[in-house]
Amino acid sequence: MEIKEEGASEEGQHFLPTPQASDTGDFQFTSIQKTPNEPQLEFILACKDLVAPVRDRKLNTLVQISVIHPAEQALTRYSSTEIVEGTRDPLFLTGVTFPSEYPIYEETKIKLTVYDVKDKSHDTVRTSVLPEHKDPLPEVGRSFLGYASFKVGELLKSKEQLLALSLRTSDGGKVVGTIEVSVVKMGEIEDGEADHITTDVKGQKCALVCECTASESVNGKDNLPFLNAVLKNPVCKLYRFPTSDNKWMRIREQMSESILSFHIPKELISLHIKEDLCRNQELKELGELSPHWDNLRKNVLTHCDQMVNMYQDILTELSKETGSSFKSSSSKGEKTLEFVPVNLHLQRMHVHSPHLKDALYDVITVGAPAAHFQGFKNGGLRKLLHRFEMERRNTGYQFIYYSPENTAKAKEVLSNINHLQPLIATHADLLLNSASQRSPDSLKNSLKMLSEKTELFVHAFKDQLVRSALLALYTARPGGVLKKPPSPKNSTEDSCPQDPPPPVRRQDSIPHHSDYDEEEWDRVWANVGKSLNCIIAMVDKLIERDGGSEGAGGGSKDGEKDPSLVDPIITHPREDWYEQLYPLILTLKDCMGEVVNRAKQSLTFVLLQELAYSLPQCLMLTLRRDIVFSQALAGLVCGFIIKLHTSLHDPGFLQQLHTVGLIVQYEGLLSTYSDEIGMLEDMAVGISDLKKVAFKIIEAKSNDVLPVITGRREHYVVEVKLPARMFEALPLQIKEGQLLHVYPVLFNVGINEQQTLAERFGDVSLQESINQENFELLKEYYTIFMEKMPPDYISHFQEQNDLKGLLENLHQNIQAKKRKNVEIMWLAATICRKLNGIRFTCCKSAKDRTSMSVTLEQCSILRDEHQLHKDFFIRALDCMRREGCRIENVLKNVRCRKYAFNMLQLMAFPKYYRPPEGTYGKADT
Ligand SMILES: O=P(O)(O)O[C@H]1[C@H](O)[C@@H](O)[C@H](O)[C@H](O)[C@@H]1OP(=O)(O)O
Repeated sequence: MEIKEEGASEEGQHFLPTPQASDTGDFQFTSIQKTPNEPQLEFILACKDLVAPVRDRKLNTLVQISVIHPAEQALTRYSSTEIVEGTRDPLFLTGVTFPSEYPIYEETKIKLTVYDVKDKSHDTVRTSVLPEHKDPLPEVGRSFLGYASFKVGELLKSKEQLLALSLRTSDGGKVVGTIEVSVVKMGEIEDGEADHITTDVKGQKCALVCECTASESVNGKDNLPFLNAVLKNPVCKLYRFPTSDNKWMRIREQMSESILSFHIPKELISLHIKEDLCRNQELKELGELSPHWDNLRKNVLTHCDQMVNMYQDILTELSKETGSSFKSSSSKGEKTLEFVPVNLHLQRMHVHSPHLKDALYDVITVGAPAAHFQGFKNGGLRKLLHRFEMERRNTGYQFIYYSPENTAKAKEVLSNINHLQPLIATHADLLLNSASQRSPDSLKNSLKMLSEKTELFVHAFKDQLVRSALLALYTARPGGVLKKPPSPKNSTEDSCPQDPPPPVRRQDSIPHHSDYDEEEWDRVWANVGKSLNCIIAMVDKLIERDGGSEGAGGGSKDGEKDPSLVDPIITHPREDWYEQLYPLILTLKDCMGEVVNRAKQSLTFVLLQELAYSLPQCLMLTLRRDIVFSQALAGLVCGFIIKLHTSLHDPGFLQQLHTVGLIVQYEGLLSTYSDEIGMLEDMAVGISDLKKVAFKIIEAKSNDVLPVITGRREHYVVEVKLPARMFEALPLQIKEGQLLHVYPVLFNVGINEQQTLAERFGDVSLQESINQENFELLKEYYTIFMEKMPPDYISHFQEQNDLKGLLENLHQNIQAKKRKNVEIMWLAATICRKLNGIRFTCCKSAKDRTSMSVTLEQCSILRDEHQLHKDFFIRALDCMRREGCRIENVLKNVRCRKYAFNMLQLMAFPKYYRPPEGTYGKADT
């Protein structure tokens, strides 16, 4: 077949999804034998005796790899190697990998084209996106040297799976050197039975060793199909780097999107709609109010209804995006995609090095959670919320001030009531059912459940807030006159002087009323407990009279019984159990109904106060916080699921998960200048809000493995599903549904030219306080970790890791207030990895600065943990930045293979954060 380059499609690995990939029409092709979920084919390249077009010219070469699918004639550019400078015998560190889902067959033809790069800074045009059906642009900055091609089957069947092919000029005539293609056979060759190709890398002899111990699963390969349900469109790259003892290590880089990018926001918006509809209904059911409050309520309802409509519209729009798994950086300002995180990816590095265990390093990369559509003119959440609270505290007369804690408490109690009331009613009916069957055991069990839930219910109202809210509502009813304007008064825990308060310390302004009978509530509330006691006493009696010797187990704790309710028990021996219990259950339900009614109304009145003050502003802040939280949550759930799947076989991890919880560390690269200040302020709140999230692992009952979220704004539970086989292997505590907590921490270090301006002329205090606050949180986590993990685990852990030293070092670096102190990020990330945590890296778009940072982190890990040869550190970094997953990330975001930096900007960057020449430049982002 003649090789013809037809409108060279975009270089990159955005191959067809599996169903299409195997659709080869009428043709029958030979599949490559493969290990499930392993790449189908991986090879590495080296050239020998290349002939320079001009005598004595030093060659700087790269190989471009293209694929010709057997059913087509067209050539698809697939990937490139890095540029190897100054040699006629280049040995390339960037290899080629075809992941399991790629449509490749023995008949597939691979074309290798060797170029001589004369000007690296111009060597990027080749990969800019071309309009469809247009000829490729001329190759600027490079010249063609020669090409060779082979069929995949030929390579696989060749002796030692190695081909040495002649490189020819475009007319197929002159031989200009040789190219060696060698299959990477990691995991197949037994230890010692190494396949050695001796070659010269910058004067060093390296043995291409494919020796490895049995390919031990580091990623729990069995879990992969399940993980693949949430990860999409993987991009895979392969490298080989020399170790300090001159052996090769193999590095696989993988980057995948996640459908959780859209799934989580949709789940969350549905929850918000439910929560807000319920609150609006409760506001409507608040009963009669005096004209002032009634007008306020009407106003609030109008706005809140509009808000719900808006959330519904956003949900409708998002629901149209079925199957989407990626929001590009260029869409970050789109209104309908506001809740969706920007450029969310799993960035994974799989290291296979001689003598060491295989290792996986995951970082979730995502744009800083921020409300781009709303803008940053007035700052971000951290500032806006603070300002809002201050103003609310210091104004008001028209409304009553409740602290954010009390408002949150009101929401919590309301949610508990809504949850417990129907539950108690169900248990009460079950008790009656047991009574009608006259079954003592079942009666005891039902009573136990009823008692437990009722106790929880009674407990929920213990708070002083309900009391003060009842009084406030009383005064807001028609005729309930406020004798004086609401004066600052505390709830139980907020005690502060009455008259006059310092402006910023104004506490809850809860009114008093002399005619109000405060004890009435106590009576109503206590009646629930009393009626439960009557039921317990009755059950005891019934069982006793039936001949049972034991009590009913749920007996009254304090022996207190309301005589008026208990008397009938004594006078009617051995009657029908149902008949005896029925009136008592009715009384319990009535008493409960009364409590619920009063408490709901009073607490809804508390919520009305928050909304009543500066209405549109309050709703806009809620919206902004919801947007930022949604982006942060999507990333967190993605990170949690990946961490869970990759660590399922690690008992230490599972124990840590349910006894301590997980640290989630965010590296921020935002500058504290201009708009990015607002982004950082949004991000700081969004990440801190993740504390409100707990995870629960449940058994998947169907093929639908997507996580489910329950809860409300102050508290969410994310249910993560695992197939029965995996679920069974979990510790009991997790299987029993114990909530698993996360501890989010954020460390930010601005690195770009804007940060230079902030440092010279602006203010870096935001970054400093975030780092200081989060250091305290990290330290707290470490303390809990040390306290809660078993002593033998801790002693082993301490032998391996000097966490104390690392924390101390981090602390000193934060205190040092050095400019662009990137050591902070490295230390925080190292601590997170050692603590088995979830790693995140974020900048505005998670595209350029993030790419520099994750590639640096990967190479630093290779150096520190896998003995990467020190002379190859920069080369490895350049390979990853030039041809690795992250340049593909840039491409998929802005349709241009260039990091959006210019020379001037890069001069301000810390040294190791600068990409190689030719990979950056002006890109229209
Ligand atoms: O991925 P980022 O680093 O946030 O991308 C920045 C880039 O750092 C900067 O140099 C460039 O001028 C753009 O502002 C990039 O952000 P975009 O969101 O425009 O891609």
